[in-house]
Amino acid sequence: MQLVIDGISKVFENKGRQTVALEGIDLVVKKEEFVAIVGPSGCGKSTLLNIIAGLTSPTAGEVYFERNDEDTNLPKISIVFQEAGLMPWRTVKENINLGLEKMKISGEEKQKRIEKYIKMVGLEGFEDAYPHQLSGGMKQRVGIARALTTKPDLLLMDEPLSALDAQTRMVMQEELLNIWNQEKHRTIYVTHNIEEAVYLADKIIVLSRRPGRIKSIIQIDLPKNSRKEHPVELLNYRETIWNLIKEDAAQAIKEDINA
Ligand SMILES: Nc1ncnc2c1ncn2[C@@H]1O[C@H](COP(=O)(O)OP(=O)(O)OP(=O)(O)O)[C@@H](O)[C@H]1O
Repeated sequence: MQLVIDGISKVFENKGRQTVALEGIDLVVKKEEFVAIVGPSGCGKSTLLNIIAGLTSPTAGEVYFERNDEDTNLPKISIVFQEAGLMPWRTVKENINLGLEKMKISGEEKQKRIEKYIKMVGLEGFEDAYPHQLSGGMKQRVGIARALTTKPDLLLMDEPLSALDAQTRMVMQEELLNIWNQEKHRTIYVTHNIEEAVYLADKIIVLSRRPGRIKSIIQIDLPKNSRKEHPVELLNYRETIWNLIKEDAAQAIKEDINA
């Protein structure tokens, strides 16, 4: 079952002014693929993710799963945003259970999944804590566990680590890679951070700005279980991607100053 993003365009209209946020985006994301979307500020990364999630409707094009006859269940999509969006009156365990509440699986299976993902994101011992008792990194771990418990066919992540301090972010990058190595979720990951994209992804989509078009697709040919052992190659990928983005990024800053 592959995810097909077919000819997506998005034009926003605001007080009679049109902004072409995205134009002609074609992309296929296979099972177990981790795709990162990078590009300068305002290139349409979040808009594209929201369209894939079904939260924003495209002006043209469509997003669908190409399914076989044996794929009888509707594909499940989970999303993680920059802020974990936890319910303050619910404990860690109860927040993680949120994603499972509507699923037709036994209470025992729900319990098993909650335990599994609490362990996977390193929150053992905090099952009964409330969000106000947790650090930013821990809250985001809860959000990630909640997204994973449903065993999604597609995991969407919009800057999931960007609200964290630099060290927590590095720790969490490693943890996300470890989680992917265990579960191999099909993931689409939006980030400003090129190093993060290169460290985590199989494939990086570089968007240009106004209109947001696919400027380049870079395949990261490094094993996912030993990325740290290839610092020079990681740096080279980073340079290649930054060279593709920097002109548009400088233009974005100028436009923001003049706005
Ligand atoms: N609701 C809206 N109405 C009008 N224009 C919008 C709206 N949402 C987004 N845009 C415009 O669409 C373009 C793409 O926005 P989007 O937020 O998707 O970019 P982004 O790459 O995620 O940006 P950033 O990196 O700054 O988060 C921008 O020019 C933005 O100003």
